[in-house]
Amino acid sequence: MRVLIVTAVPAERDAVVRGCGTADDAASAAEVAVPGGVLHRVQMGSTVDVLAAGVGPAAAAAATATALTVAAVRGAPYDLAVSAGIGGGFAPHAPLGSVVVADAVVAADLGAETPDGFAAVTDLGFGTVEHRPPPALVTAVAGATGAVRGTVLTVSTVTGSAERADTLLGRHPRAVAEAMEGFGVAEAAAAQSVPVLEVRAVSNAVGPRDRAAWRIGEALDALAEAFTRAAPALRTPDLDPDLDLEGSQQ
Ligand SMILES: O=C(O)c1cccc(C(=O)CC[C@H]2O[C@@H](n3cnc4c(=O)[nH]cnc43)[C@H](O)[C@@H]2O)c1
Repeated sequence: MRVLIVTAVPAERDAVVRGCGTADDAASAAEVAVPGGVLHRVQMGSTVDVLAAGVGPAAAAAATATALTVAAVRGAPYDLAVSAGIGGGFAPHAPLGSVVVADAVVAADLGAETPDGFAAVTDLGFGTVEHRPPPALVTAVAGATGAVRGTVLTVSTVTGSAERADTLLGRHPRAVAEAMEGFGVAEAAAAQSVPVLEVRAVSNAVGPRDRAAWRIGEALDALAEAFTRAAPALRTPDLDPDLDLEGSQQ
């Protein structure tokens, strides 16, 4: 089992590495250069490569595509791509410090404003706005981590008002969190038929901007703990006949 975990920033990468390995492993994770980035490699039964790709869906997609392609060309393709990091939680489902596992990874602002309101690109006849992680893997990881399960939105603009939060929830009633990279990772993974997962630890509430209320340190600790707990599910899905990783993407 080979897993690629893509974060936005190095602090998230280091939290995931810390969670996946022992403290010693985290300090000594092997570094493997790929074009445009450096993989931090942890061996935990599976090979887990963690990559800080930058903020936003474009940076996430570019780095994920590169890492997946390099691995495939080197003859050691990944079996799973994971978007991981901190995120905003929709109240009351995902409070500060909670962990969210996406059962749907949705591009929330990919579309057009029309006289009748927002139209998704799919309404315009293009592409896709949703990817579905393998349900059995979602169940296993959410169960192991005690995570909230639901739709995680990918946005290019962080929500900063109650009105915007309400608009997003009106369009996506199952949304439990928003972040900025999941759909980018999912698009790159889908292009190579690699299953995707998204795991977020909640650092702030989605709604009116309140920087004083962010809990980034707590969220990074929760992210590390989530990967410690998720490790068995990420180590052995190829041994579990119920974990069908194929064909769940749209
Ligand atoms: O300036 C602000 O008001 C603000 C509020 C929340 C987050 C930011 C960031 O620039 C962080 C972006 C970074 O972290 C993830 N993230 C964390 N919380 C959220 C959120 O509420 N909505 C979207 N993304 C969030 C995101 O995935 C980025 O990697 C600024």
